[in-house]
Amino acid sequence: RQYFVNADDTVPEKVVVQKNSPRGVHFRRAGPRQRVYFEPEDVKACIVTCGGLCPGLNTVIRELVCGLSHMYNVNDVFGIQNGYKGFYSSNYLPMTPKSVNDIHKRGGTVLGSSRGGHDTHKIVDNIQDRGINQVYIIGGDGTQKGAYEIFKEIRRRGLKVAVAGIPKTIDNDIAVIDKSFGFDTAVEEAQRAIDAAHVEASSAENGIGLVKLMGRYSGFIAMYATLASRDVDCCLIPESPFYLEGEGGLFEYIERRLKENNHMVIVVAEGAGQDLIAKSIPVADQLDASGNKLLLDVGLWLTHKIKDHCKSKKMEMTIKYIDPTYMIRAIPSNASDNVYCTLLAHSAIHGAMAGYSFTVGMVNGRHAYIPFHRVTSTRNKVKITDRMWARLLSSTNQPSFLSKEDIMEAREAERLANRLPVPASSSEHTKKHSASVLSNG
Ligand SMILES: Nc1ncnc2c1ncn2[C@@H]1O[C@H](COP(=O)(O)OP(=O)(O)O)[C@@H](O)[C@H]1O
Ligand SMILES: O=P(O)(O)OC[C@H]1O[C@](O)(COP(=O)(O)O)[C@@H](O)[C@@H]1O
Ligand SMILES: [Mg+2]
Repeated sequence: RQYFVNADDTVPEKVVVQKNSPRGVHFRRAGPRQRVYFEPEDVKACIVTCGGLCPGLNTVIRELVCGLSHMYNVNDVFGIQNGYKGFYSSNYLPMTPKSVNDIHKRGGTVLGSSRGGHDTHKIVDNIQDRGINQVYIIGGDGTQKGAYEIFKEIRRRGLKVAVAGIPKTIDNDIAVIDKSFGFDTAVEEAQRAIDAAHVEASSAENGIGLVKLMGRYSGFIAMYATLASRDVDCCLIPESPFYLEGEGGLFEYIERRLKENNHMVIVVAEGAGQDLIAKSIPVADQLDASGNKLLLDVGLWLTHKIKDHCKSKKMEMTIKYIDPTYMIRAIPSNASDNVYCTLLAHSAIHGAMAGYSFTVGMVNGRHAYIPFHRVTSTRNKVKITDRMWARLLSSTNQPSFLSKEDIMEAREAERLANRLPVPASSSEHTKKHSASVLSNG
């Protein structure tokens, strides 16, 4: 009995609030309920994985199958093959604790995954025809949008089906949740690429090691991998636009760093500098099957730009470019991600058994059931006005590439987005803080 959570428990979205500010948004706390909606013998569950790979997918699948069976005695569980399109184009695979017993040791997803192929009506027709009443959907921002569409159609048809989204995003770009499973593993694995870049760079005269890490719109992996490594001299992310030429630009910094230290390591997130590349190589936008913009290779582009610049300055140098993207994505999750995946799967099961539809996630350290629209309406991004980015700047000593106006503008946008009161802008502390950020430029 002590394991049950009170059905009225809530988890606040924001834990740091002002004394007189409103209570803010709260989510239902995740966990086992004393009263559940479904009878175990009536449950027919299915699991699908969509989008790009991420360490931990197999662990979530395993723990959903085992958790349903061991905690609720639910044994009718099916795997949907190759993402959303598998709902209407492939056989459903029966899954048992025995058949998933050791899958958490493997990378990827045993169910297969894909982009595109989301046809809400066909998917819900199949759910209805096959009598499925619990749908577990593991995937990123696009997948959660798809889950929301499925939920709305299920509600419109009045079906008694619970839809549970489990957010997967190696980029850590899903809003509201603390972090996604697989993120820790990705940061850890990125260290190997950074170490290799460092070895290559430091073993050459004027050596530069350049590593491209994942992050279409959010530079979290690049930021955390840089902070963890301490061998990185410059980290470039999509949220912080940079420039190459002139005072305070990347080339000037590279020249200085090579003069001081003979070598340097640069980490670049895949979505960084896209506007700069588009200016120098104008190409039409291309989309993947899910409608995501296909990015131009910033690592390759930067390699050529740096080489050309050094040549024009008659500087001898060597640059080695490493792109470990698929090597990072394909590994199994580490120990802490494995535990996180297990807890997420269990929270999802408890919520679905209670009859809720939601995206499950850790919010300020507690598991919660989050309405779909809250996670799909915005994207989690690195706030360059936060202390974490300031820490990074002071650890690498790279230029901030920002003017004072840029910083003020970003702060104001953030204040408005969070509906915070106008700060005492003339306070000494504020002045000193922005000065310390700027001093890196
Ligand atoms: N706005 C949307 N509405 C419905 N389905 C979507 C939407 N965006 C993406 N999807 C579907 O979600 C799946 C995964 O999306 P994708 O963007 O490739 O990966 P991720 O979920 O990892 O972000 C795809 O099958 C895609 O068709
Ligand atoms: O080459 P693919 O399979 O389309 O995947 C590339 C993309 O997948 C990711 O690793 C993850 O993206 P999603 O979470 O949207 O699936 C991105 O960082 C990267 O841009
Ligand atoms: Mg995505």
